[in-house]
Amino acid sequence: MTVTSLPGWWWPKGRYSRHQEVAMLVNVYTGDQIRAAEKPLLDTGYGPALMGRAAYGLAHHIAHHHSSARGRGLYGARITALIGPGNNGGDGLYALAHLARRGAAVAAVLTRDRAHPEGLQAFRAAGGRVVDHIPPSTEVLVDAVVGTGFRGDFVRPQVPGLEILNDDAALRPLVVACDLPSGVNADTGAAGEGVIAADLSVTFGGMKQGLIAGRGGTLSGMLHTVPIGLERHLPKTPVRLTSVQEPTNVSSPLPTDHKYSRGVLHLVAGSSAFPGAALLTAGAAVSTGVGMVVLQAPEAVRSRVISAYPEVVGVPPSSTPAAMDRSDGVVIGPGLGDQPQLLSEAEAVLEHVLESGTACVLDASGLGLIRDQLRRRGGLSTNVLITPHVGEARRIAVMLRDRVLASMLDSGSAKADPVEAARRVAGSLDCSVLLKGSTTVVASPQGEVLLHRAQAPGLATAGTGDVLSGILGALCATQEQDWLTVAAQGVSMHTAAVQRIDPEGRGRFGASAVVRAMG
Ligand SMILES: NC(=O)C1=CN([C@@H]2O[C@H](COP(=O)(O)OP(=O)(O)OC[C@H]3O[C@@H](n4cnc5c(N)ncnc54)[C@H](OP(=O)(O)O)[C@@H]3O)[C@@H](O)[C@H]2O)[C@@H](O)CC1
Ligand SMILES: Nc1ncnc2c1ncn2[C@@H]1O[C@H](COP(=O)(O)OP(=O)(O)O)[C@@H](O)[C@H]1O
Repeated sequence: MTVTSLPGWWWPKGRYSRHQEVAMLVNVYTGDQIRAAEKPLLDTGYGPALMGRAAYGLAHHIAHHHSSARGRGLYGARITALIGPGNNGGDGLYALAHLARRGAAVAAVLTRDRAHPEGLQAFRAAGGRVVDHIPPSTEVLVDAVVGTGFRGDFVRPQVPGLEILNDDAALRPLVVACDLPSGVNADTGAAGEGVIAADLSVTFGGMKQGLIAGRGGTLSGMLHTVPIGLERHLPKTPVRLTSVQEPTNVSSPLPTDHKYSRGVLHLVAGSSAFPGAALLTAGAAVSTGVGMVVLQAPEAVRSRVISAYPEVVGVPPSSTPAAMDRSDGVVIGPGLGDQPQLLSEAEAVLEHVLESGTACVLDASGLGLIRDQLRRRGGLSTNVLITPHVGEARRIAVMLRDRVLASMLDSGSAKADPVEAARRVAGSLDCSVLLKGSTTVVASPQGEVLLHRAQAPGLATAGTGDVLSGILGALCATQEQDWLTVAAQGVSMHTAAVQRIDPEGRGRFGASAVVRAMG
């Protein structure tokens, strides 16, 4: 059987050529799409075969990760599973039966008074024991309480011994989710408080949206997909996942290039309150190797930026759109603050962008300009990419007077659905949207979605969004690509820079270090 994996931290060594496709893209499905694909197979009696493949794949990954973590084989490994009453529990029982036959000491805690009958029989026949508590010596804990059949609220089973999850990292068992952590909504990633965070999720048939989006993305750990024969039955999906992969660098110049052919980026960034944002955005843009960076900002900001990056060309904030004649891309917003004069000058640039069709990234304070454009034009335009974090997206929901959108952006709510939220904003404003967070969701106005799971929580530090704006602006100035492609490249470069400075994920760096790591 083939088992495909999507490791959290991984990219090939070496550089990609200018023409190579940037990121490995994986199709992502909702739980309902997977269940619909299973249906014709279940209807024709293939259910046990699907479960057999799922269980074999689960056992394979448990064995592999146990031996990597412990540095020894499976013989004698103490593996315990929480088993629910449905097919998810059935997968867990069959997987433990495989592991028992390879010498592991396996135990199961049944969370209800019933369990998958054939799975239970196979488990017992292989020497598995049903117990009423989690043995303290457990090395691997398998969460097979509920999978895609999850409905309503999830309450963590009150099983004696489950406190071992609170142990120090070195003592804690490896937690493996069967298909997905129990209680995570397979479609949206919404999850209540009781969900057990997994180190590893082994999912069946296809990558599920709920494992990547929203809270689900922070609870699922490393991801593996086990193909179980659904491929032919899966629909074409508009949702794709990028893996963290060093992308094409924009700066591989051709012998015939000159500075204007390599892209001119116009930045409207920085104010007396936030000069650093302009430094970070300009620094990131310069590091990509874009042909020229022009900064439209107050004199004090320009001189600070130019003393750090003498290659940046400064123009005053009152510049007319003629200053943008050669611009191939524009970024409006990082560090602009709330000074009315600067905002009205930024508004003039946005007007020009909307008239001319120049590619534009609208970020931070620039997002406040949407309110006026809603009044004037009813939205933005497809040449614009907006890059809100969740708080900024909530403010956009208020501008749109869209309560449903606001509830989708509430990460604590069962209605949380960042993928649908990004799509909704993109559709309402007729622009592309990059919704920032631990998983970045990029949506086009046509409803295509790209997910990027950075697995770099160290990025949660002030200024890294400004760095991303600089990267995205440079990329859009350099190439004729759709926003989804530009965003895939941009977020991959952002994360790859973090990986270079912080391979261990310790998070001891600031946004300036991300810029330096891009050079
Ligand atoms: N279909 C196939 O052949 C294949 C399916 N596959 C596997 O099956 C999984 C789907 O199986 P499924 O449809 O049986 O649902 P499942 O996830 O076990 O949950 C249903 C059970 O959970 C319970 N439950 C519900 N809500 C709950 C809650 N809030 N809190 C607690 N419990 C709750 C509910 O119990 P009830 O409330 O009805 O008593 C019900 O009995 C899928 O994720 C994959 O692992 C693979 O083997 C490939 C082949
Ligand atoms: N927990 C996290 N894990 C991974 N990436 C994160 C996390 N939190 C934030 N990020 C990323 O860090 C960046 C922060 O951007 P933003 O909030 O706009 O910062 P700022 O406005 O201070 O520059 C975004 O790219 C976002 O996706």
